[in-house]
Amino acid sequence: MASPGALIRALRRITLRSGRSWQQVLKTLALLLRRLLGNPQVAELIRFIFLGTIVETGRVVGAKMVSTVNSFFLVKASFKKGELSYEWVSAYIDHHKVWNRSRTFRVVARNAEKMANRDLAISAVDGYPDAVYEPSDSEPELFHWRGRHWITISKDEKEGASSLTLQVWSRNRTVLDEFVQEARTFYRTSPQPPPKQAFDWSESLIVGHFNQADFSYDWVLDYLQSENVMADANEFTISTKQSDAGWNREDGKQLVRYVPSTNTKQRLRWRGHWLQVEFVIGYEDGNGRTSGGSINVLLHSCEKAVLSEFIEAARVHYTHASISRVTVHLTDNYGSWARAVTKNRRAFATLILPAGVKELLLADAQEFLASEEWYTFAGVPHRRGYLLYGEPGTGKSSTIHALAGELGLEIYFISLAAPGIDDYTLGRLIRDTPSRCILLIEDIDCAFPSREEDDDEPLLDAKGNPIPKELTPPLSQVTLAGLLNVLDSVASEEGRLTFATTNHIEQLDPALIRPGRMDLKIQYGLATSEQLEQMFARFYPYDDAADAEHGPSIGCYFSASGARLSAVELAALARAFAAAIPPARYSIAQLQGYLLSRKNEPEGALAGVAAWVVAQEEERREMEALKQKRRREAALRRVAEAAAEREGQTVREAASEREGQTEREGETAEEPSAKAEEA
Ligand SMILES: Nc1ncnc2c1ncn2[C@@H]1O[C@H](COP(=O)(O)OP(=O)(O)OP(=O)(O)O)[C@@H](O)[C@H]1O
Repeated sequence: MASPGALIRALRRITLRSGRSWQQVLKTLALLLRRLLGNPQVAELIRFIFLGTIVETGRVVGAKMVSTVNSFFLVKASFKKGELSYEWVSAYIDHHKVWNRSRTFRVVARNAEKMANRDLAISAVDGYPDAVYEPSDSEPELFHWRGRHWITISKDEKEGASSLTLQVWSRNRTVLDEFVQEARTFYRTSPQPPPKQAFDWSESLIVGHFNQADFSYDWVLDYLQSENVMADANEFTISTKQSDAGWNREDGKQLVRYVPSTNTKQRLRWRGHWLQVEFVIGYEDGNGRTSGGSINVLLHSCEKAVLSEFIEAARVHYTHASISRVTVHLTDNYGSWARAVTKNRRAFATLILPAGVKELLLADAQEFLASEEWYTFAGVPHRRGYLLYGEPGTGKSSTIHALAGELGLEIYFISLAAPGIDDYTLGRLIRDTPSRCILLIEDIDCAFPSREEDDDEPLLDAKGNPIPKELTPPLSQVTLAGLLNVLDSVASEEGRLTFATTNHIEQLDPALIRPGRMDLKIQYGLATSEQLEQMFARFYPYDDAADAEHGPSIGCYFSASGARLSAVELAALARAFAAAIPPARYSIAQLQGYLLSRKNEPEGALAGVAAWVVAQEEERREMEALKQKRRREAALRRVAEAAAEREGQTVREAASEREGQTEREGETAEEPSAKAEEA
């Protein structure tokens, strides 16, 4: 703004230039202004500007006053989707049917049965999805809460993100506090399942990840199945594999199972808490086993104690359920424990072994497990090794499985020749097993083959040609030193029973089977007469209570004449059966194969056994001849190789001899000329 001095100076300059006095200039300006104001359009414009200024000032002052009043009487809170608090308020206002008066909806197709507020659905109960009204970005709704408080609720959806805004008409925050608290309690105790969470709520809720490589995975899987957690699921994978976890388990005869689709979220109410369970599928290794999977359990709680309680419940359930089963843990191709398989427990009584063997083994293992304190006291490592050796099919593996069932222990099975198992992974696998279990190393000799056997039976390629030894892959990456190390390690001292089986004890390094590593060695032989008789009696028992009306059944067999065979007659047949077979010539597995073909005919089994023996002997001769032939071929091959090697050597020697001679002749030819040069 120009100062009065400057104005006077400007007027003076104008008067000087125009040659008029400044009063005359002022007069002219006043005249000009009057003429302008006299123009109605200019006057209208000036009035408009004046009025606009007044209205704008009024609006700003009014808004300021409203916000000041609001801040006195309105409490505002917003809830963003993805936050647990959004779910509380959302579920609570759904329950109070706040949106029922809404006039803007999004119509979707859902199962109305699963809705909290059925008023927003046109329920048809015809097995087809219902039309459901979902409040969309709508006008605010007034909620008269508890009949005392007015709450304005609005739903906003911007760029895919939803939020709820609450405005509580109140002087202070107390009403909002009460509202949020009530919504929270309602949500927590509601029988309505919470919506499936796709958000990371690990900051507000407890999330437990159970990895397939860990044993807790099996506990949780088993437990969740027993709780039928997946009953509420909408997405299934249909499986005909009876080993798959899923619905229809109760009825073992069902052909298909509904397996929860992987990466879907299932909900379950557990001891007053909601759980969300997600099954994450692993990847399948070359052997058809899966690994790398997990079960993620999201607990609607933030107390770690609830998770511990859940895990403990799963563990107890698993242990209890496995009383009638034996669990065998297997390794994957990467040297980790993969998912376990369970087998029905085999009764110890079904083992047919020479008198006293079963009792000795069971008593020894029981005594070992019961005397942990003594081992600590005596400073002796609390571990025990058993070596079961002998002919194939004589019951070594069966004994270990039956013993595991009897002692209530799980089996951790390691094959030293399996891919991915080396000294390092072997040590890790053993460290990862729990204390008090059976560690089973089957066919321990396969890992360290003897040299002679190698020479006798070379590996053949697809065309039947022998594979050169340097190209033959080693049977195991585990070294003897590595295995001994692991057997002696502290990890093996946790009350573990180590069982090793072999068909060739003579091929084992004495260091491997010395006491301290293998404390009890039991030989399994081919069936003795006594065992043969017992076996016959096991296949054809006599049961007085069995109903003879419906033909042969367990404990009830008939003779060729149609009369029921008595206990005495069956015993006589058993003796005759044993007498018809040369003792210590066949394994129980071989005889089992024969008897299985005559399940209900004890007399037929006896009648056919002589022919079976003849056929077995014939087969044995053929096998022996084949073996001899391969040995001869291997020997001839070695002779031929040696001859070729010798011939090659002779040729090389002759060539080098010729070379030497040529050189010598060259030297003698050069000599005279050299002498001539000298002269
Ligand atoms: N002593 C036995 N008592 C009862 N059943 C037996 C006995 N021996 C073998 N069998 C039966 O024969 C089959 C094979 O037995 P098992 O696998 O235990 O033999 P193995 O000695 O471990 O053989 P391999 O050395 O080849 O592993 C099983 O079905 C088992 O029921």
